[in-house]
Amino acid sequence: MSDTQTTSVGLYNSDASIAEQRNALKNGAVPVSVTGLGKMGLPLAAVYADVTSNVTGVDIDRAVVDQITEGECHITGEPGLPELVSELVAAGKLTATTDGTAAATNARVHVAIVPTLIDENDQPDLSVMETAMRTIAGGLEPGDIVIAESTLPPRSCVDRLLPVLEAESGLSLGEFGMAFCPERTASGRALEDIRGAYPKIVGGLDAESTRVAELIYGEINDNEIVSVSDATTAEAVKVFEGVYRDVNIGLANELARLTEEFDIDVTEAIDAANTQPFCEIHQPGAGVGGHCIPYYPRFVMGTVESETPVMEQARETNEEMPHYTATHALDGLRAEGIDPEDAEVLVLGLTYRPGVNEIRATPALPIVEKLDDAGTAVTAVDPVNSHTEPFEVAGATIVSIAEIGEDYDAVVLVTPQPAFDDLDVPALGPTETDQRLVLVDGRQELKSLRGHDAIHYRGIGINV
Ligand SMILES: NC(=O)C1=CN([C@@H]2O[C@H](COP(=O)(O)OP(=O)(O)OC[C@H]3O[C@@H](n4cnc5c(N)ncnc54)[C@H](O)[C@@H]3O)[C@@H](O)[C@H]2O)C=CC1
Ligand SMILES: CC(=O)N[C@@H]1[C@@H](OP(=O)(O)OP(=O)(O)OC[C@H]2O[C@@H](n3ccc(=O)[nH]c3=O)[C@H](O)[C@@H]2O)O[C@H](C(=O)O)[C@@H](O)[C@@H]1O
Repeated sequence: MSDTQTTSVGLYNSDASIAEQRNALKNGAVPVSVTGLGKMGLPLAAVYADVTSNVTGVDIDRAVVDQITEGECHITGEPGLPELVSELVAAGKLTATTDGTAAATNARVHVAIVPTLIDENDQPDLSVMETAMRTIAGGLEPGDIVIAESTLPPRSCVDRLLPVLEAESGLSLGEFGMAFCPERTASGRALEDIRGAYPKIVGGLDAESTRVAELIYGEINDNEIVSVSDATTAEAVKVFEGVYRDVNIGLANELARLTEEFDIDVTEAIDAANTQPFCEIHQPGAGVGGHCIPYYPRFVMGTVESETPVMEQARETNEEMPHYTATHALDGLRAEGIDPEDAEVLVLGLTYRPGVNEIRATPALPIVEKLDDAGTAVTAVDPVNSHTEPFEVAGATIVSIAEIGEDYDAVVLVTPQPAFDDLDVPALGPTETDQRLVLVDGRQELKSLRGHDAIHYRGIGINV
């Protein structure tokens, strides 16, 4: 295979040398498609294009495709991404389209990173990924490889996705390859994570698929490549990482509820316990949001015959935290002699975590709903959030930071956006009376206000 190869080549079952395959990948002779250009997919497509110079991004959202075609980046809060997208599009290394079939016909490496969520019955919903597989199958050729990066319930590739690819393409595994290579990336640091903050897990549906995935990610990721036995093992690795996090947050939240009985600051005890290397108790808080951690346990619970009581209890504990947080506010108001029906409450932060414009499973929504149900007048502010309708439907009035009023009876900090750092929280409280402002600190960000004479402080895991 010459370095100036002009036709596209496949890597699966290639008879070229490893060096020639690597050169082909890096000089654009191996066209890549990346399906799903969201918070994870666009950074991934950009790193692929930076390495291979020949990436077509595919998305169903015409606005997303049009912005990328103009060299613009619709994802906020990712350092370096706007500049990289602009540079790659200008150089012709990255293009975008809504025509997945055309992209699949041209590509020899097909990457899919579309949403894998849960349905109304809390069951994994792989419909979007299956749709993407059908589109990819329409352009699949012998020698191609399909790589799934979205988090999947174990056995999804072997039992659900491969059959779609084979049925729709008329090809069989062995003519093309498939691997599961999970995305281990956190929003806000996507480029550095994708490029190699952590080892890359790869697991093929056959040995040749693992080999090709290792070769590809050996060029994409400058950290170690961890090849596991098969795709199902790789799927389990990713889900286990998320389950570990949800269970440990659940433990922290359960410990937090002991703060009054022990009359201690549980968060202080957690921090001290974590000073030795065999303990990593996570942080208690107002709840667990995003479309990752709350969902991944359900990629195991309810999909297996075996009992999974530890995961189930942790999930139940974490899902209860928004109610626990809102109850702190209502109890605080009553302790200050305020009927919730007469109270003005300000909610600070609506996205599921700071800096990420995502409200899936955000604890802020059930908190707003419970406060509204209790009759309080809820005002909410979050400069990062662009999805305001669900909170308005739940009864909140959305304001900007500049529009925040005063004389609130309670403030509930759910998500500590950096823009809140300059807020004078005590000044938000009652001005005409000696009534104290009820402050519910959902993320241990305002502990310094405990004991403030104008503040009735209530924390998660913090005794008062
Ligand atoms: N967000 C995160 O922190 C992480 C997410 N992941 C995994 O990555 C997956 C994607 O996550 P995000 O990028 O955050 O989601 P996202 O919601 O930000 O973006 C998804 C993109 O896929 C597009 N899309 C939906 N259906 C499509 C289809 N049939 N064909 C083509 N494009 C389609 C949407 O228009 C959207 O642009 C998640 O479901 C998860 O499994 C993994 C690690 C971290
Ligand atoms: C360890 C880690 O940071 N994992 C990342 C995680 O990303 P995600 O954006 O979901 O953030 P997260 O820090 O896990 O937070 C999820 C939710 O849990 C809450 N949270 C988090 C940690 C904690 O100790 N206590 C807690 O209550 C957060 O407030 C948030 O609402 O999940 C991603 C994923 O697996 O999709 C993963 O790739 C990311 O690297």
